Amino acid sequence: AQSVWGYDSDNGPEHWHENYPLAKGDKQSPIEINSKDVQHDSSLSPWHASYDPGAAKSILNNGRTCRVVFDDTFDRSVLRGGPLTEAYRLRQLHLHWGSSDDHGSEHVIDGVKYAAELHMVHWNPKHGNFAGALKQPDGVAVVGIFLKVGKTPKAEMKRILEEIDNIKTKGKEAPFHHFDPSILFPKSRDYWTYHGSFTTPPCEECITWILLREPIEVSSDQMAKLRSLSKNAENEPVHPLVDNWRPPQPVKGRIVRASFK
Ligand SMILES: NS(=O)(=O)c1c(F)c(F)c(-n2cc(CC3CCCCC3)nn2)c(F)c1F
Ligand SMILES: [Zn+2]
Repeated sequence: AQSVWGYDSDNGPEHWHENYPLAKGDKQSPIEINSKDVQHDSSLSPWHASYDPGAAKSILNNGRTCRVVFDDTFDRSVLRGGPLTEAYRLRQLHLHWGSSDDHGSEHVIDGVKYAAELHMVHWNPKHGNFAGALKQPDGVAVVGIFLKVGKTPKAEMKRILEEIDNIKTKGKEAPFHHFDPSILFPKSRDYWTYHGSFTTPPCEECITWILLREPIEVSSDQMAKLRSLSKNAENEPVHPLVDNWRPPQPVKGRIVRASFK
């Protein structure tokens, strides 16, 4: 069995706790959100992202996801407001998706699994650097956007998907510039928020989750494009990069707040 964690039967989410004990913590992500248990919080302010398109650096396949990385050496692309009391710096965005359109998201909303879930990862510069931030309960903020399959391809996703052909296999990286990820946001700013963790090892419980209620629409062809990525390196046996999602974890009494009624 491979010692490195992944999403296969011998190294998947049920095994992560063997090398990453935090995986069995009380504030793990993702979770199932049931609208009946959500508390509307009228004191929650709107969130705001001000991203510099020039901060986009590259797009890579690390064998577990497709990730776009940004320059986070200063307050260049920041997220503020909502449940956050400080400005958090955009570090990277990535996705989780399924092997077919009927599943793939990590968070599940009233029993609904979306085809994919896009995560925009930000960290709190008051903790010095990302490695320091992930040791703090208020260290990281992730905006989650659900991808729903419909008739219309999301034009804004095209930029990312066009690059897929250049990063087919694990370890491939390509330059990725002039990209403002806020074009991916849906119209509505409505969100749920709760405190949780990385959905991958090391599963640190450092994340303020901001999950957008309105999914963005992508086409089935766009999802197929994402599924054409491989988890193997070049000239290794081909293993499609699909089903890179962690199932919902115990809520353990946590409160999920909604910015909307
Ligand atoms: N799904 S998620 O919860 O949004 C999510 C995230 F928020 C992340 F920040 C990461 N993450 C992982 C690392 C490597 C670091 C390697 C050194 C130890 C810390 C992690 N960089 N960012 C991540 F992989 C991920 F899946
Ligand atoms: Zn993620």
